[in-house]
Amino acid sequence: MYVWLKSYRGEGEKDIGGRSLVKPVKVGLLGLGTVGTGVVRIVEGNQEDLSSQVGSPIVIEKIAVKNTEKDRVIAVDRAKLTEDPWEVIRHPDIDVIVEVMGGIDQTKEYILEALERGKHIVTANKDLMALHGSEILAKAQEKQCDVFYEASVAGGIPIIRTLIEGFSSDRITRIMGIVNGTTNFILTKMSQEGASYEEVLAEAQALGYAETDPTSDVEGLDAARKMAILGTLGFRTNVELKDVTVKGITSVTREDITYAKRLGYEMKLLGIADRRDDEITISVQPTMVRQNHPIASVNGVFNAVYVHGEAVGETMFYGAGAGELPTATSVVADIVAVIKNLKLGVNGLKAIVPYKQKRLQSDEHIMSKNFILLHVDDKAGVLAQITQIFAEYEVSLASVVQQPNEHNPDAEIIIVTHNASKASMDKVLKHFESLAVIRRIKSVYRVEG
Ligand SMILES: NC(=O)C1=CN([C@@H]2O[C@H](COP(=O)(O)OP(=O)(O)OC[C@H]3O[C@@H](n4cnc5c(N)ncnc54)[C@H](OP(=O)(O)O)[C@@H]3O)[C@@H](O)[C@H]2O)C=CC1
Ligand SMILES: N[C@@H](CC=O)C(=O)O
Ligand code: NA
Repeated sequence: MYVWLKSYRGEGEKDIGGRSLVKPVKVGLLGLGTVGTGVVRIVEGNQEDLSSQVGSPIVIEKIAVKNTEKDRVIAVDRAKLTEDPWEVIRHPDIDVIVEVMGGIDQTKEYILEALERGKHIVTANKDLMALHGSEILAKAQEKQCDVFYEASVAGGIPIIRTLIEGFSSDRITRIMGIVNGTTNFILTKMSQEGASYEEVLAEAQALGYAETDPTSDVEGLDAARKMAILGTLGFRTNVELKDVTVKGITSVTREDITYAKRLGYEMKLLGIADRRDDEITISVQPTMVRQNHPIASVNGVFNAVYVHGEAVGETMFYGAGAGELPTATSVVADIVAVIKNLKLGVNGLKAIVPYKQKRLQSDEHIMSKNFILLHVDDKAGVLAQITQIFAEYEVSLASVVQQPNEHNPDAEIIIVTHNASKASMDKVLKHFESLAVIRRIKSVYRVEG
């Protein structure tokens, strides 16, 4: 303990040349793309601060990349690069493996082997953690190793640590958030600048926000994986990806965004995890958020996670959800946490093992307000037929507006419901499909606030 405190204050032993005798902690990096580059920049740029916090220099010893010949935006010692991740995993001097290369099955093999060898893991990989987190964390516990994954959800926001530590005393009832930077960037630009979907997606890719395959961003899968992680931590039960209902933003049109604004809402891809009486429900879907809700003003690549606890009430966490340096701060903070645990000899003791039996809400219990845009025959009695169907399934309406359509001979009916069960809404929409006066169900969105 004495040595630890001495080195913590930067007073470690020195050799006769004044060089520190404190053994550096060696880190192996898998990946040197957007996030990996940020990790190198922060470890090198903040070395003095970092080493004084952990009591040892932090050295990036070896880096696995796909192509060692590729030009890099930072100067790296070429001798450290390898195209063989096993060389990093099996390196005898490396204590901490930082996985920022992505991938699922092969990457899981690397991580499990690294744990088998007693190495600690820091990863930004939500795909891996959402699908195989429980197996990886069980292995880590068996081997008394740390697996930290703060960067995997909401890039630079320390939300995982907050759920594990900050809310350990409370019972969380709701986690609601914008947890994908790419889609928030796209929706913001479509809403504020009238930009086209394709051009903004290309910009998000160029800025390093999007996944290698951006389908997982725009189809909502990336957000769903993050919500599975947050739900598991928040509700202390094993939320799996298949428990999350997912709809992405590919069908959101500029027209939908315009309607949302006109009614006082912003369109956001929202992840919502709710718990009532120990039954949970989790979804990711484009949602019209009332403009006076703080989440409505979260724009661009920013993310925000709103957490409601029984005791604490409402809280909200905001910051960059993707991008090189914001994401890398979370990765490097995890490295610091691993090394602090190393010094204290407590690695592997902080893993959160979900202990509650999972109970999912039935469609009768999943409640939301809804926006529905219908194109209908422009003739007498149509509105009455439609409102009659809502009444039949006991869905109460907050507002109904009928107006001529600017672009075709149909009329438009815009409906906002009060809270209604998913079961009732599904019945209403099914009934609409068979109603001759309804030309098309143009859009249906969840409404918040
Ligand atoms: N970008 C972001 O804002 C965020 C990303 N993440 C997650 O972080 C991880 C990394 O993302 P990001 O940095 O954007 O990805 P990039 O595509 O920018 O970088 C991936 C890196 O991994 C290397 N790599 C890929 N496959 C292999 C392989 N089989 N063997 C060796 N090296 C390999 C690539 O090598 P090479 O350079 O030679 O091509 C590259 O250096 C992903 O899991 C992502 O989901 C999490 C939060 C935010
Ligand atoms: N593609 C992701 C990157 C961070 O997780 C996003 O856009 O949020
Ligand atoms: Na985070």
